[in-house]
Amino acid sequence: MPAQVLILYHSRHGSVQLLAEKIAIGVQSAGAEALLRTVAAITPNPVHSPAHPVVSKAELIQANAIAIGSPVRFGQMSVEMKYFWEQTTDLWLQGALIDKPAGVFTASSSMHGGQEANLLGMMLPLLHHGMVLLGQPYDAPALHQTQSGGTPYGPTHVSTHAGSQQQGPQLSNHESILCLEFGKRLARFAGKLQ
Ligand SMILES: Cc1cc2nc3c(=O)[nH]c(=O)nc-3n(C[C@H](O)[C@H](O)[C@H](O)COP(=O)(O)O)c2cc1C
Repeated sequence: MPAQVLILYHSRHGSVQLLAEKIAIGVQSAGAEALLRTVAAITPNPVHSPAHPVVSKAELIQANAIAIGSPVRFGQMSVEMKYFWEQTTDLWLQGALIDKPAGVFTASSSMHGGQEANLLGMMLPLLHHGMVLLGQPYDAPALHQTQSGGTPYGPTHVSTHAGSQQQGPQLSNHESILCLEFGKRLARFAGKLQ
């Protein structure tokens, strides 16, 4: 049975969803199964209707690796993603997520608007759950060359770069490559630790 990588995201305007979908392609290209899921909306007027179902706890337990993505909100993860993790105390008590490989990804409207802070912040609940964190190694040339998103802590997108401003959310070539590489890495570790 192929290893399964759960890609769990929150996205209001589609940028983080786009990252999630590109990471999923990387996961699949490495022979693993990608499960795209979102978290429940808790604000009264969610602008964007995500294309994927809300995750279940069974899916979280079943996954061999997990990637989580949220937009930068004042330098932190969105309240929707935070709210989701605050409902996982039962899984924490059971140790249900211990030793799962995991990673993080994000989008922000400005280049220095808190991507790294948010990525590091999103790692914290994963560490509390005992997961094993994967970043993005510098052997990917795109990490040296990117003029927009892409960090050693995980894939990112800057949503106000030229292409995105004109045509809605659109990843740069380097952002895209880094998502694919990250997906492949998650799949490799998911398979190894399956
Ligand atoms: C309440 C709120 C806070 C935000 N805070 C930041 C921020 O601190 N830094 C930043 O660069 N962008 C910030 N943004 C912009 C979003 O991070 C950006 O538009 C992102 O691409 C949205 O992702 P999405 O398209 O997946 O919803 C904020 C947006 C909102 C609504």
